[in-house]
Amino acid sequence: MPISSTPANRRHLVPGEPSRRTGLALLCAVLVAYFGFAYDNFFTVSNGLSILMNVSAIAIAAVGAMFLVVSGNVDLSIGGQYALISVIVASFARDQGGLVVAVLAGLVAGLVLGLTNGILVKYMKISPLIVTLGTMAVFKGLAYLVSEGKSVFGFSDAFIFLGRARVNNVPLPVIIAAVVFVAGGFWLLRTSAGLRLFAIGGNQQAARLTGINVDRVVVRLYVLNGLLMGVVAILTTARLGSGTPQIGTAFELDVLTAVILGGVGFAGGSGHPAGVFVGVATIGILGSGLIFAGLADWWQQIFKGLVLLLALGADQIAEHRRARSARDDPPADPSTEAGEPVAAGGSPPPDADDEYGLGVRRAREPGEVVLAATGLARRFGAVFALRDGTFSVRAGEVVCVVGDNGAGKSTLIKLISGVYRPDAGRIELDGRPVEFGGPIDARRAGIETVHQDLAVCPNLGVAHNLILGDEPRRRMFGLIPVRDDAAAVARARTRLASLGITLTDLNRSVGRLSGGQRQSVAIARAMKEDVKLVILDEPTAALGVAQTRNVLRIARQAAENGAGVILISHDIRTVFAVADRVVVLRLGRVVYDDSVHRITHTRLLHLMAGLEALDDATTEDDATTRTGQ
Ligand SMILES: Nc1ncnc2c1ncn2[C@@H]1O[C@H](COP(=O)(O)OP(=O)(O)OP(=O)(O)O)[C@@H](O)[C@H]1O
Repeated sequence: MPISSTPANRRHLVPGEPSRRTGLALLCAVLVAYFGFAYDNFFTVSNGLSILMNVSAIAIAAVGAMFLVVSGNVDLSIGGQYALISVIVASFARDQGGLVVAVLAGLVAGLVLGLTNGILVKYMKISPLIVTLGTMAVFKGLAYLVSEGKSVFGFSDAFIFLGRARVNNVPLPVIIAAVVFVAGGFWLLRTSAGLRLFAIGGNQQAARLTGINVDRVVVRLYVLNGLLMGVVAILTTARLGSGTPQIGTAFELDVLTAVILGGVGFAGGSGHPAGVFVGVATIGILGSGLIFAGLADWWQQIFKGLVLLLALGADQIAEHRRARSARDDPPADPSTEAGEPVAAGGSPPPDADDEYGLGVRRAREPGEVVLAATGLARRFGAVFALRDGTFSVRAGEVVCVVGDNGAGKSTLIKLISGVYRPDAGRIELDGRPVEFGGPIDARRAGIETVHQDLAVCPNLGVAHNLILGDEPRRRMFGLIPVRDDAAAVARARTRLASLGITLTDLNRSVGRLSGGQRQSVAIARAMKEDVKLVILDEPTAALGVAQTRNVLRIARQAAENGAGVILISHDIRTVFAVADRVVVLRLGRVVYDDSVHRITHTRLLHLMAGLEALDDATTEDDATTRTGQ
C-alpha cells in the first residue's frame, strides 16, 4: 500500500487503519442494480423512502455499535433492549398519555440498560459477548413480563405524531437518524474522544498507560448505546402505534452485519462511518429486495446470516492482509535504522568499551538531583522483592540499573513510577518528598515510563500516538471542540526532531514501523516538555545492533535535553555505551552505585552474578582499565 507523506498543513488525520474492504461497497451497488432491473417498482420515491424508514432504526443503532466495536467491545443485547424499552415506552405513553413522559421513560430505560451492560462488562471483567448474550435473554424476558406478552397500544396523537411526522415529505425518524449518524461519525473521526476509542480498540493497555480512563470510557459507550436504543424504541413504538415484546427480533444481526460489512474490524481499532453508511444501505436494500422477491421470513434470515458470515470472512481476510502488508512494508525511514550516531558536539571515535559505536560525548554536566530514592522496600507475601533501593538520578544523567533475573529491578521501577506503593523508604522528586497513588500521579509529577511492551497503539499513526492522552484541541467555527491534528503534527515533528529522530510520514501506523522505530516513538512520547525523569525498561531487548545503537543514541539525547534517564538493561554493552552511572541490584539491594568509568565489564558481571563480595574500594586496576588514565 502506498504511504502518503504527511503534509505539514494537513488539518485532519483519519485515525485507525483503513478497512481494506471497500470492495464490499460493490455488493451494495450490485444489489441495487439487480433489484432495480428485476422489479419495476424498486426505483420509486416511495420505495426509497420506505427503505430509508426501515433502515433509520438500524442506522441509529449502528452508531452505538460502531463506537463499541471500534473500542474492541460489542453489544448483542440491543434486540432485547429494543423490545423492553418499547413496551416500557408504550406503557407510559398509554397510561400517562403524555409525550414527554413517554420519551423520558424510554431514554431513562435505555440509560439504565446500557449502564447495566457497561458495569457488568467492565467492573466484573467478563467478556462483552457473554455478558450481552446473557442480558439479551434477560431484557427479552423482561419485555414479555412487563407487557404480559401482549402488544401495548392506545397512545395520544401527539405521541404517534412523533413517529409519523414528515418534513418536506421526509419522515422525522429518517431525519433524526441522519442527524445522529452524521454527528456520531463526526465525533468518532474528529474529536479527541473519538481518537481514544481507536486507541482503546488498538491496545487497551497502552491507552490506559497514556492516562485514558478506559473503564469509564467503555461504561459511557454502553450507556450511550442504551440511550440510542432508547431513541430507536421511542421512534418505532410511536410510528407503529404500539409496543410489543416481539419487536427487535434479530435486530442485533442487522446492526452488526451493517457495521462489520461496513469495514469496522471486529477485533477493534479500525473503521470509518462512511463504510458503515454503505453497510447500513446494503442491509436496507437487501431487506427491501427480499420482500420484493416475496421470500418468506426465514429466507430473509438465511440471507442476512450469510451476509454477516461474508462480512466476518472479509474482515478476517482484511486483518490478514493488514498484517502481511505491515510485515512486507520497508521501514519508513531507513536512515533512522542505520543512521550514524549523532552525538552532541560531534562524533568522537568510539572507545574500546563502546561496542555500539555511539561515540557518546557528554556535552552537558549532570545538573541537580531530580530523583532520590532512599531505603525503598517492597515485599510480596513472604518474598522480599526489594529490600533497600537507595540511589539518585541527576538531570542530564543516564543511570543504568542492572541485575540478575529477580534482583528487584522491575519492582524498583514500579515503585518509582507509581505502579506499587513502597512498604518502606521514600522518594524525593526535585528535593520534595512525593507519594504516588498510581502511575497517573507519577506522570503528572513529571516521571514518564517506557514499558518493555512499549505501550504504543499499533493502529494509530505516529502523530496520534505522540499526542494520545493530551490531544491538542481547537474550536471549529469558533464553537465545536475538535482535535487539532495540524498542531498534533507540529508537536510531533518538534518532539522527534529534538531527539534526532527522522520519520517523514507522521500518519503512518506505528504497527508498520520497525521495532527500533516503534521504540523511538515510545521514547519521544515520554519526552514531554515538562518531563523530569524518563524510565526506559529494557528498551533494546528485542532489537538488532543498528536499531539498538539508534535507540541508545535517542536515550542519550533525552538526557542531553535535560531529563534524568533511568535505563534498565541486561546487556552489559548497553551500560558501557550509554550510561553515566551504573546501579547494580542484587537480591533486592543496591550493591554498587558509581560512575561507569570506575568499573570493568568483568567486575560488573561478577557483581550482577554475586560472584564478588561487596568491596567498598573499587580496585585501582579496575578504574585504570576502564578510564585508561
Ligand atoms: N507481583 C509479584 N508478586 C509476587 N512476587 C513478585 C511480584 N513481583 C515481583 N516478585 C518477586 O520479586 C522478586 C523481584 O522481582 P523483579 O521482577 O522486581 O525482578 P527483576 O530484577 O525485574 O527480574 P527480571 O530481570 O527477571 O525481570 C522476584 O523473586 C519476583 O518473583
